[in-house]
Amino acid sequence: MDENEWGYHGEGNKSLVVAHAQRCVVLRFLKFPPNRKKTSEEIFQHLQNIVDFGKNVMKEFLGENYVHCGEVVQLPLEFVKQLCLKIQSERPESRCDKDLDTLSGYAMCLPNLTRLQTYRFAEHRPILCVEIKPKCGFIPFSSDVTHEMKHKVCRYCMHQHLKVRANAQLMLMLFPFRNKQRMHFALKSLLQEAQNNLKIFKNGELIYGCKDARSPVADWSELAHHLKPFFFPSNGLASGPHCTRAVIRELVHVITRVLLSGSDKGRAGTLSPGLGPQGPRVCEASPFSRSLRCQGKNTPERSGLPKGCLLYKTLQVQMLDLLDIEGLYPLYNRVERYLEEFPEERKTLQIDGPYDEAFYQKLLDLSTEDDGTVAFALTKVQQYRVAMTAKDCSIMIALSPCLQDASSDQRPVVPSSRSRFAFSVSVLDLDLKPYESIPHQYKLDGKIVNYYSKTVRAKDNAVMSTRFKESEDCTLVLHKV
Ligand SMILES: O=P(O)(O)O[C@@H]1[C@@H](OP(=O)(O)O)[C@H](OP(=O)(O)O)[C@H](O)[C@H](OP(=O)(O)O)[C@H]1OP(=O)(O)O
Ligand SMILES: Nc1ncnc2c1ncn2[C@@H]1O[C@H](COP(=O)(O)OP(=O)(O)OP(=O)(O)O)[C@@H](O)[C@H]1O
Repeated sequence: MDENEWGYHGEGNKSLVVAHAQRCVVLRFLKFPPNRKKTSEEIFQHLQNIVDFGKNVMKEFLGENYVHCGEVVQLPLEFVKQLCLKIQSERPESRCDKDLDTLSGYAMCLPNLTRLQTYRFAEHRPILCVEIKPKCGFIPFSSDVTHEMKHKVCRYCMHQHLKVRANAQLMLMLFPFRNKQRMHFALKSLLQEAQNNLKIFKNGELIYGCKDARSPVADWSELAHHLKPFFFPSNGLASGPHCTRAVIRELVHVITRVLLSGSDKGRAGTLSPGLGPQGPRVCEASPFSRSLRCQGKNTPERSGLPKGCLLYKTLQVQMLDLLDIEGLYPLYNRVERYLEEFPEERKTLQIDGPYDEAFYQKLLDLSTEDDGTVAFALTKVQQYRVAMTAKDCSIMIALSPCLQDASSDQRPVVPSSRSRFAFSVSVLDLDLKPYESIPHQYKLDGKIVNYYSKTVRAKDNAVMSTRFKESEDCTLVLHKV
């Protein structure tokens, strides 16, 4: 292992990824706050749980082709130490509150999903890859929700205000509900304010989107310059705003088509009948024109999303959150009380794994009739954790231009107006959310809604009343005296 063959690729809140310069693989390391070290065994088990969860649960729900579980590998400690030193200067400052685990020597080895899916072999054709973190695709429908606002405005929009982030565009609109224009609108908004919800890679290198969630977004004309050879390979489309718009439009159309494509079988179909019987499908904070919104109920079946597509399947898994955190929290407390009395049962209840076939089978029980048992509470808790995982995953779309009539090695092909692309779609960051995060989620939920209700709505009301006053003043002036 030579650290010089690996380069910094990216990181999130819990892991850091390095990519091999020639081969199509990445290493994904865990990160921890400086004072919270874990033993090597704990780290190995944590990583093995991630792999098992991907294999036994997410592959089943989302489909074989979309999920790449990778494997746990043991690396020479000296290599990891040198690698850590080598990449440190490339890490965004805002992510440096946590350190890469250099002590255990364990990491996950995965295919580099910014390349087309050929795993070990690097493609020599140019490759474009778009990574989207779609977040939650529905508004809670649970009768346990006590804050009326949660039925009107989606969590993502409300949370943006608490995080003081610029972009309150709707991720909900990525789930199109028979309306491709909503999807185009959402993708364009994402391209304007990428935050950490969108990244674009060219030949494996990040060219657009934030390395650092706090840094400003890049420039569209620069992006169009990178994309032009992909979308307008053989014509001399002039540069300038017209070209930029044309290129961005092509990109948005291709991504929409890819997101709506797919025939991968997954067992998520078994979830559908019980899920999402009610619920609004629009968020009132949406900047999207009201006239283009679609009325009706919010279910994966009625979403207009094709059943084989990854967004449909992701939405189904997200909807395992049947009760909302408000309905879930008392059930979590029931499990907690049981564990206080019988701590040795934690293993039998599979709170920390193993995430095996038995764990998966229990997730398929969608009944919401509470019989007062710990078993019922536990099933809902585990379903909630899985749903939260699906609400925080990312989708990678890799596109490689192919000749007009050439076959694409049996990969699916998407046309744009002047070219064609072989493509692959994958999901990443499918680490099961920890049981311990539930109390935090409960508190955070209350905080998000209260903050939004108090500040944003109050501000809106103030603006409305000022406008009202202004119009009253105006009326006064116009009156004949
Ligand atoms: O709570 P959210 O919706 O802000 O999601 C968190 C993400 O924020 P963002 O996507 O930027 O809004 C957050 O992403 P960033 O660190 O902001 O890139 C994490 O993914 C976090 O998950 P975890 O705690 O690392 O397991 C995510 O936390 P949970 O999914 O556990 O809530
Ligand atoms: N298999 C992969 N191939 C290519 N790039 C990857 C792969 N896995 C992760 N990445 C890149 O590394 C980034 C960080 O990875 P990941 O999302 O798994 O981190 P995380 O810490 O778990 O995220 P979060 O903050 O959401 O918890 C991703 O956004 C993606 O750009």
